[in-house]
Amino acid sequence: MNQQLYTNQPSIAGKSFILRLEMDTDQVQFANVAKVIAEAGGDIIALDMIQTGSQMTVRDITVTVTKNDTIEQIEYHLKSLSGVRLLHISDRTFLLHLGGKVEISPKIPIQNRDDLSRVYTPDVARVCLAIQEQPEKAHTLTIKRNTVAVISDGSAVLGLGNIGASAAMPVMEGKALLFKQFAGIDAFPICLDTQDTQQIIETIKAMAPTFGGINLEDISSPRCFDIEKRLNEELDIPVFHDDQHGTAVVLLAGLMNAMKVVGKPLDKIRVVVCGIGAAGLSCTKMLMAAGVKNIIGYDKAGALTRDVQYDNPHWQWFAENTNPERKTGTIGEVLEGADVFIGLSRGGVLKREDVMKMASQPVVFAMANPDPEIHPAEIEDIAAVIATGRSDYPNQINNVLCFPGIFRGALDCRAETINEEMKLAAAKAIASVISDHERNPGYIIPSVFNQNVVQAIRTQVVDAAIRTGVARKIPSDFK
Ligand SMILES: NC(=O)C1=CN([C@@H]2O[C@H](COP(=O)(O)OP(=O)(O)OC[C@H]3O[C@@H](n4cnc5c(N)ncnc54)[C@H](O)[C@@H]3O)[C@@H](O)[C@H]2O)C=CC1
Ligand SMILES: CC(=O)C(=O)O
Ligand SMILES: [Mg+2]
Repeated sequence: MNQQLYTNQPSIAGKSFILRLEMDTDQVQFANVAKVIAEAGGDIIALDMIQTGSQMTVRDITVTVTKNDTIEQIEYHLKSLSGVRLLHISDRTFLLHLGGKVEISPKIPIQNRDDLSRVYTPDVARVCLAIQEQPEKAHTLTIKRNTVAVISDGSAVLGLGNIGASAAMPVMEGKALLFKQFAGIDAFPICLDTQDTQQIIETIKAMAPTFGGINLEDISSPRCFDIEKRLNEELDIPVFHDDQHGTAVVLLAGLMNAMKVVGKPLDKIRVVVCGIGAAGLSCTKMLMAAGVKNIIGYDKAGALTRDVQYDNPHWQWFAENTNPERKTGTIGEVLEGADVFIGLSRGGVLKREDVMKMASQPVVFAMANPDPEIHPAEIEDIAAVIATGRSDYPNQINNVLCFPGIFRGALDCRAETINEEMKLAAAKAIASVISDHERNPGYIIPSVFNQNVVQAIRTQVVDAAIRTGVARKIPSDFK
């Protein structure tokens, strides 16, 4: 059991603030300020002197808090302390987002007219014409070689729902940053101000010549299925809906390792998937392809069963191909005797008493972001393995473990698509990063900072692409 992994909960781990304070040193000492902050539940992690005078000092105090109202408490108590003036409070997360998280920087310095003539007119024209004559040269002579578009319409952003294009940008910028940091891939965050399927398809097709791949992100189901299918049919570059396939790849990797921890074979387990949207459907298909036989889907309409007709054709497919025992009822009822819970729905939908009904050694993957279906602290004494999608807990099952490596592989072999074999290869690669002696309930999936992850995925993905005939180039290390 995961004893003591999730102490101090419920938490908003990682939330930290910088308090700028002016202090009259005749009236108050720093110790008084520190006491107020500590008593309100704040943890001082850094201190910077900004200005100092004979009677007055200005300091920046960086404080982390673990409860939602702590910062208001600190503010209230500091304001009532004589000799202290609270100049401002900055949320460090917002500070990090000022002006966005990515930028474009030139690769070539332009120092004189000769340089200018080469990178721009007149010489650039020769390069343009070379591409006109042989379009595949765009892959070598433009940013297409190493550039992916991260595209959303803002309709299903994390578990926040339809928050619109502008509000989706911080997530897309974050994904772009991760592409670059983990796989050296240049990624453009693009949010489209339309949720019309046809318009999204046309817009992406129109911008495709710039990119070596398209990473669709946070587009709600069932629209996302048509959009991805059409684009994959009509474009000759990989189109990959990250919430479907990235998530499925990482989930399978985590589940393979979790089942080794609890000693249950994949083909014998009963799995309940809660939230049959983009991620839930794709994860289920991947689990079925990996040999899981007994899966029950649960959404707002209850357990999906073949005894009901659904308007949503994807739910209809799901109902016809899963739930062999035709289970119905509440989430607690369908979880009775289940080995694994997979949450891809919304925060807080699972209760401790539901988990208590599961089979021995229950495995709970509560993957909704930012708030999981159940907080790990609530079940750490009864669940054998717990995973979430968040960066601040152990066992992070998040598509960030997949998309940098899978696109690195796809771009390096100029794959025309990312097929099932490549996804399965990626899942196995991720799982294999953890050795038999390392694997334990708190370590079923490697950290995103594990430098072996991207390399392991890339190698296996290129190999699978070559094997299945979708690679248009053999990377030099494969020759
Ligand atoms: N950890 C990870 O890597 C990833 C996590 N997610 C998370 O999974 C969730 C779903 O994402 P998408 O599939 O992209 O969204 P989606 O909008 O396509 O699907 C969400 C599904 O959850 C269902 N749902 C909502 N409330 C429910 C409830 N109370 N009980 C049962 N079902 C409910 C909806 O009806 C819908 O079918 C989000 O919270 C998202 O953050 C998604 C992708 C990756
Ligand atoms: C991780 C991710 O892509 C999501 O929660 O939507
Ligand atoms: Mg997403």
